Amino acid sequence: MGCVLGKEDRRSTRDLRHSSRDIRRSSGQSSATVTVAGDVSNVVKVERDATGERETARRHTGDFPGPERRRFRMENQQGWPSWLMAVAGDAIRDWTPRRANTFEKLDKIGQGTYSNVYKARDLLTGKIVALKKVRFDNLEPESVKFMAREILVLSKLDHPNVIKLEGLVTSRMSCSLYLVFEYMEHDLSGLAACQGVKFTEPQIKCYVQQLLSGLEHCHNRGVLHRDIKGSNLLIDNEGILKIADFGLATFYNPSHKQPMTSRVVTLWYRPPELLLGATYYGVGVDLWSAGCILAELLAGKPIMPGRTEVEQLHKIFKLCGSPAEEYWKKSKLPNATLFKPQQPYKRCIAETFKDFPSSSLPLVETLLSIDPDERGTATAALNSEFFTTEPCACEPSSLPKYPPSKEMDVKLRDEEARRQRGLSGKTNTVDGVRRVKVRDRTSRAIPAPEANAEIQANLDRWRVGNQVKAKSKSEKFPPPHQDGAVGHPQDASHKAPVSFGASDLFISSSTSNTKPSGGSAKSAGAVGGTSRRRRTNKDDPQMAPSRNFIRGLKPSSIGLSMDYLFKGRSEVVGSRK
Ligand SMILES: Nc1ncnc2c1ncn2[C@@H]1O[C@H](COP(=O)(O)OP(=O)(O)OP(=O)(O)O)[C@@H](O)[C@H]1O
Repeated sequence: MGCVLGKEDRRSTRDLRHSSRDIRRSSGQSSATVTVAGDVSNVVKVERDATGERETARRHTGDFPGPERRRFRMENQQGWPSWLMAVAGDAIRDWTPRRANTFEKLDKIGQGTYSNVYKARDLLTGKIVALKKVRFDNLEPESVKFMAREILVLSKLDHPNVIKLEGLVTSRMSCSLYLVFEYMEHDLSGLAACQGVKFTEPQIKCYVQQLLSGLEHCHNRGVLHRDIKGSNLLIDNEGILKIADFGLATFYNPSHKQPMTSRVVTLWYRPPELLLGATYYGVGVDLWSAGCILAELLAGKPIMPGRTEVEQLHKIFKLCGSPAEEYWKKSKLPNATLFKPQQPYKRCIAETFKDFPSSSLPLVETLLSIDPDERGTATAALNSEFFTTEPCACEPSSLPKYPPSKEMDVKLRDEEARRQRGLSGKTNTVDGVRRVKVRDRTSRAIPAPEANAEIQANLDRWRVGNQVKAKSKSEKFPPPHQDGAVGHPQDASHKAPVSFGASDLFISSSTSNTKPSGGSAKSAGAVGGTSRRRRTNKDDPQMAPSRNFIRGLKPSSIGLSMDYLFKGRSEVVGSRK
């Protein structure tokens, strides 16, 4: 069993970080040492170097009796397993690991692309926590890097509307790592999907205000979340919303822009610039997602549930209008040629959402601007008339108490209901076509698995058939090591021109079925065993199909269903019933 030091040690280290900051603020001296932790076995001293730039936290071993001191030294050296230090040293250096056996696992409460999440009891404090177990399948570098990035980012954030990383637990035996979080009973998508739950305007304002406050904090600290969606907005029984899942987050510096991957954000919440392949972007990506969530809460269902990137962009243009000619020229986005529609679309947000409270429309319009620069900032959104017009946001504590309603709870409840109805194991089919329950389809964000997987599969076949040199290049997404925002060169494949017109795709026809897809970073290649399978055509220049090639294919063979494209066209985005 790995690890070592108990909760008190970790807490001490955290405390001392705060305390040393306080010292710097208040004393203005060039160096300081102070004892911060109370109990004798955990006395810790904070030392600050002469410049005040660096804070160092050291356990004051002098206060320990001999054997204790020896134990501490040994544990301190061996606190982290070497395999973990080797792969994520920077991220975990500031943390002291907890022993896995100081937690009692209660239930599995969630499953993500690279993790399982458990409800657990902290046996030292009795507190209920969430343990996010990162799966290091064969030490898959992506899982490790997502985890390392999440830890690094979370240690820079401290806000009531951002989930707090409370500790790390490791076990040398199982080669796994747990992130310890405060336990949150609900998530927004689970709540919204609950039968009978219909949020009032003050409640929606309360949630969105908290979301924007959390985002404002992230952005002010130079962090882009890059996966804002309902299931990543956790809510506790006091009505406090916290932004969670920073596995796709990145640091960015607006005055020193670096290229970043565009393969981020779950499809339904992904802004047009990312769908068009932008590699220079900023806070606008999170604000777009926030706009989708605001409109979703007001409409009572997701507003743009696309199943492929093509369909997603089509839905965006249909609602928000296609960009003006100057935008296409100015943006120089890699996929502009691919997705530029032949006919311009007129913006129709106001008509589509005519039943929304009038004070919400300017904010929806702003956040869903095609041009990211027009989306403003989280601070500006918080100052918008939506929040100053009556009825105002309610107090979080006045929000109703809901039964457990995470996506997983909803899934389990649905399964149970199906079982009760004796339908378990049977597929609900009509004419051989699987009918998706409306609630399944409309109320849950599909975590963007393989974008255009069908196209990909057929392109693969085509490549083999044409003996194209098929040097497999899996879409390793945001391969953090290739994400410029974390100081590495960005995947150059995004810069490759793609030469077929989406407008062609919009008017081709087919009857083939398509699956919801989307291909965000994590889903496209994070977890062992899946990354090699998940690729998208536009990420590999070798696989960029020519216009003639696409035209030459039977529509069904490229997996694009005009059926749904047309359906998408006539589909009303909808307003709250
Ligand atoms: N602190 C928490 N308290 C309660 N439940 C949580 C907590 N953190 C995560 N969960 C649950 O676990 C699920 C998966 O967690 P998370 O999104 O962080 O994992 P992930 O592997 O990054 O997932 P994804 O692939 O969806 O991005 C969440 O949707 C949520 O339901």
